[in-house]
Amino acid sequence: MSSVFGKPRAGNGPHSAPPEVNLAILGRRGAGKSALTVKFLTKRFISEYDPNLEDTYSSEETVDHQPVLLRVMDTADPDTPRNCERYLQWAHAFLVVYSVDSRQSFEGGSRYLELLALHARETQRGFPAVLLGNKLDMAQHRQVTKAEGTALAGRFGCLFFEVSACLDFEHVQHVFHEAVREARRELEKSPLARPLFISEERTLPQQAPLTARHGLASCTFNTLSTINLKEMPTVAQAKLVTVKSSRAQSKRKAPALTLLKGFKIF
Ligand SMILES: Nc1nc2c(ncn2[C@@H]2O[C@H](COP(=O)(O)OP(=O)(O)OP(=O)(O)O)[C@@H](O)[C@H]2O)c(=O)[nH]1
Repeated sequence: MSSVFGKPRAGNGPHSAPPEVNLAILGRRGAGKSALTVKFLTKRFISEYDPNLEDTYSSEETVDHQPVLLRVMDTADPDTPRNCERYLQWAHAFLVVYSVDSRQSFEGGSRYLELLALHARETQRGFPAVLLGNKLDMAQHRQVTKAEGTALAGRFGCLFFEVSACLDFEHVQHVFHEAVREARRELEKSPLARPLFISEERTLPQQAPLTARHGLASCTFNTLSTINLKEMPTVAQAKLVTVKSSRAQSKRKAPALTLLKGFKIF
């Protein structure tokens, strides 16, 4: 693949890979963002998560024999993309997740890709993205064919995979590592695009019509010249949390169960 959102890629030199990659997981509610994130970080499938909590985890990975500190933001937009700048400014790459058994989540995924493409145009930067059809184990209830996923990814020039958060870890890991590779390629091209800063929330009035056309009225696309900047806070030690009794219960209030490779499981 030679381009992501219309920009050419440079080669993948072994010495220029960044030590850190920020990855945002996007998608409609219920697509499986949290389940995939936890599967990647712990190799475990945990079935219930509080849908209202957004967290960022970090994990030291080795991708293509190069170490990388991978930060994963498991986003929690309500029903549509909202206040998108928190991840648009932060992430080096995006995993856009939908569920193969939900047409609605596929359409949601498409809207996220539109959002990324729009932002890429606005900022003149590439935004590496991977489209991911999740819940492959539910293929008997498919509402979205593999061909549709392939076509959507092709439209936006991004990679495409189908996986299941509750099946094998290796497939899920492969997808996350592909996202790291995509981010590295993009960063090699334009190291200055690396989002060391995040903007304070401020809407630019002239951008409303563009985003509204895409049904993304609450997203703002600030450029570096028009925003106040503040340094990103460092990510705390990864916290993985589960809610077994009720989705409404706060994950953070659940009792701590165990420690696994530096990740606290509550
Ligand atoms: N069968 C199956 N169920 C899954 C899979 N991934 C997630 N689920 C289930 O789908 C539901 C939603 O998963 P989440 O990981 O909470 O989805 P999410 O995208 O984080 O959703 P929000 O937290 O609402 O934003 C949960 O009941 C999960 O157990 C999968 O691969 N297969």
